[in-house]
Amino acid sequence: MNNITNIIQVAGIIDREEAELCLAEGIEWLGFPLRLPSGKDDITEGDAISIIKDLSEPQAGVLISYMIDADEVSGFCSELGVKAVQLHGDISVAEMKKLRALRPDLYILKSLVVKEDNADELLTLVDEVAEYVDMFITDTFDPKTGAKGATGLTHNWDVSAELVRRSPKPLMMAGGLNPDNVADAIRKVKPAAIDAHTGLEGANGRKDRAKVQKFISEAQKAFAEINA
Ligand SMILES: O=C(O)c1ccccc1N[C@@H]1O[C@H](COP(=O)(O)O)[C@@H](O)[C@H]1O
Repeated sequence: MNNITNIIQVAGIIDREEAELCLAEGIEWLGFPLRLPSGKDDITEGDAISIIKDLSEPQAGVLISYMIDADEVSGFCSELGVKAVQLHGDISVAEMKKLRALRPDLYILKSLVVKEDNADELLTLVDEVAEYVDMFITDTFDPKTGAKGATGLTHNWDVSAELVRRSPKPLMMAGGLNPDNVADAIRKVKPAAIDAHTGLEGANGRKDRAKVQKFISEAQKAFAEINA
């Protein structure tokens, strides 16, 4: 996984048509949430494997997972053929360390789920696990549903900006990003990468080409500004 600057990830790929739409528009990282605690994955593992095997660098398939056992994460990544994993669950520091030792080849993203009052906790987590990850990713907690991902909700961007300043590793910003707010988010938080799911969907629940196009152009404009 080379050249990770200003990566744009699209999460929640549900089929090949959606993956091809994103890739054709220039998206490089595709996120596949699988074996979710709800038991309701939007894509079969077989279909995800078939899409992932056709990706070539700098394209990458990213497993989005709530697994908290290093061996299990590693085994599932191998089955899927992914080179990157986004750890969204409450995995312990010990298991993070174990995963890093087990799979130095795997690009590991650790989520930082921003709540109303947990900024200090997240800053401590950054200090504790930074040496075992390649990148952090923010997300938003929805207190109404208890969901920690794909909420479509933004969070306090001051917290995200503080996490960027604190982290020795790059940070991907996610949580409620869409074509209309992504440029402001990048200018304010200065992340290394961004990611969106629900903000790119049309009324039919599928990724909307015009939204994906605008998201990319707005993001690229803002990345160019912060890198100038
Ligand atoms: O994408 C999903 O379906 C998903 C499911 C469970 C956990 C995380 C998930 N994706 C992550 O959700 C955020 C962004 O979502 P949104 O833009 O707010 O809808 C991002 O981290 C995705 O990678």
